[in-house]
Amino acid sequence: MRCTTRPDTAPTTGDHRAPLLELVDLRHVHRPRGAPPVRALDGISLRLHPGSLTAVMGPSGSGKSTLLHCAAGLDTPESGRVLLGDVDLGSLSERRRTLLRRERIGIVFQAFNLVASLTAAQNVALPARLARRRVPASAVTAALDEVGLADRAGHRPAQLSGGQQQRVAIARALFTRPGVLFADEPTGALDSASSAEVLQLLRRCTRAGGTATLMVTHDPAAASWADEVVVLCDGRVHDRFGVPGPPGDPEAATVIARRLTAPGGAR
Ligand SMILES: Nc1ncnc2c1ncn2[C@@H]1O[C@H](COP(=O)(O)OP(=O)(O)OP(=O)(O)O)[C@@H](O)[C@H]1O
Repeated sequence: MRCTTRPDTAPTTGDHRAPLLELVDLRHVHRPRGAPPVRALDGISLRLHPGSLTAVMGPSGSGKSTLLHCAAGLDTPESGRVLLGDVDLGSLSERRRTLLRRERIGIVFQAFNLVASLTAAQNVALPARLARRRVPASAVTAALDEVGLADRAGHRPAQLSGGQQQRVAIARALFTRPGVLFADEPTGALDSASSAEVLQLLRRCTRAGGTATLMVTHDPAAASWADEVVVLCDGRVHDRFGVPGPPGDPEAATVIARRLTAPGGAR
């Protein structure tokens, strides 16, 4: 897809606090075996500040997942830097990067990714247990309480609705107070009522914990809960704007959808 970069791609709000996550000129090429290479990221720079919820949007193939994977340290970009506070992920060994990721980065996926055989409480505690940390039962109860599910601690994923499973996944992702949270289409598998609950929770946790949250979404209604929308096209930041109105405002969703489809927009 050819995209014309909008003239006003500068961030709409200046935030002079130190960012929790900074992406500097990220470039990445996928090199599948037996097929031509594909440039997925073509020079992306972003700063995520404490307490901010950023929606990343853009057409299919624009680089959203690749960006999330590189920013979360799941993939290594070909060039550019991913700075978690003042630590450059690229300067770490694989082992140290994994350890740092466990402590400082939370990830929520579209498909929840809970372990079916474990209870909600066991799912929440799992990453901390894998990191060989002591996990007090009271901390797990408090984490489930934060997402409104303290009374479901003993339930397995199949005994919970999709929205409840995603809330458990959010409790799990935030259990170590990670600083940076990535959400990959967190409401893609939910109906609109459950989506609104999950997005309200994401926003509340982002604010309350001073977390920097980056959410990939195709859905303007989901993006209307964010502070800012970053639109990718052809692996670049094509547009960037603050979300108008109160969180989750249907009018804002309309404005976002219009901006994506306007002439020169990303769709
Ligand atoms: N493993 C891979 N091997 C080869 N090419 C890939 C691979 N993963 C992604 N790509 C290509 O890189 C580009 C960016 O893909 P990416 O999945 O990041 O886009 P996206 O915006 O997340 O798309 P979607 O909205 O469809 O999930 C696309 O052209 C895609 O085909």
